[in-house]
Amino acid sequence: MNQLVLEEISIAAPDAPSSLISDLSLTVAPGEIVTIMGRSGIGKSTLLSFIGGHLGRGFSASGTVRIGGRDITDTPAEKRKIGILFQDDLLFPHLSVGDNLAFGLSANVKGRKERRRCVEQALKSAGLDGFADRDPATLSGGQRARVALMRTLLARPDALLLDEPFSTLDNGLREDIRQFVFAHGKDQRLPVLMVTHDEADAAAAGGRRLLL
Ligand SMILES: Nc1ncnc2c1ncn2[C@@H]1O[C@H](COP(=O)(O)OP(=O)(O)OP(=O)(O)O)[C@@H](O)[C@H]1O
Repeated sequence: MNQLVLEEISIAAPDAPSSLISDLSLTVAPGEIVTIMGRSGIGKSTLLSFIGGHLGRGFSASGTVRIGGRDITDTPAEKRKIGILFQDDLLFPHLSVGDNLAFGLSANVKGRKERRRCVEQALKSAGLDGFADRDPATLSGGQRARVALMRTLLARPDALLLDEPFSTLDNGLREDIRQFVFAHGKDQRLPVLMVTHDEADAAAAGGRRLLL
């Protein structure tokens, strides 16, 4: 069971007199969405960076991060199996939609045919059947957001971190993409941590909230 466990996490910004995050402990169950809120600059994105293994230079941190019992605190980012989705997640402009997805695909999926099959299946479940050869520049914002999510999920992450992933989408679309992301998180039994400023995002997630 992949639960995400944070144990006594403290993080200090470069040259800052006090910690941004002090002694934070939290367990996120498989399929659970925990929403992180708090004023601008409080350290929400920094916390996600730390969990993902991308803490900025000069920051210092202590504490332990576990996924499914595995201590990943010192594991390099690319081996953590944590999917991260940002606001304005960019697709590679020089690759087709299909190749963008193939890029995300776990190295465990071997063989050209099998990789192609996975990409096509992902496009289908994103409602983008037949989009494999499209140039990302020709997609709408919502289509791009769905491709970005599928690319993240194809890496078969053990947990999902969302950093205001819906904030650039307009209202109608936002609701659709939100449901799409949450449904995939729940289906795949991923622990999900979502940073947002938007009350509607938190309400839609429906789970626990952490106010920093
Ligand atoms: N490279 C850096 N050097 C020094 N301080 C930094 C650096 N990057 C971020 N910070 C500081 O760390 C603090 C936390 O930033 P962070 O981006 O985590 O905040 P946040 O809660 O996500 O804010 P927002 O809601 O505005 O996105 C901020 O005060 C920011 O100024």
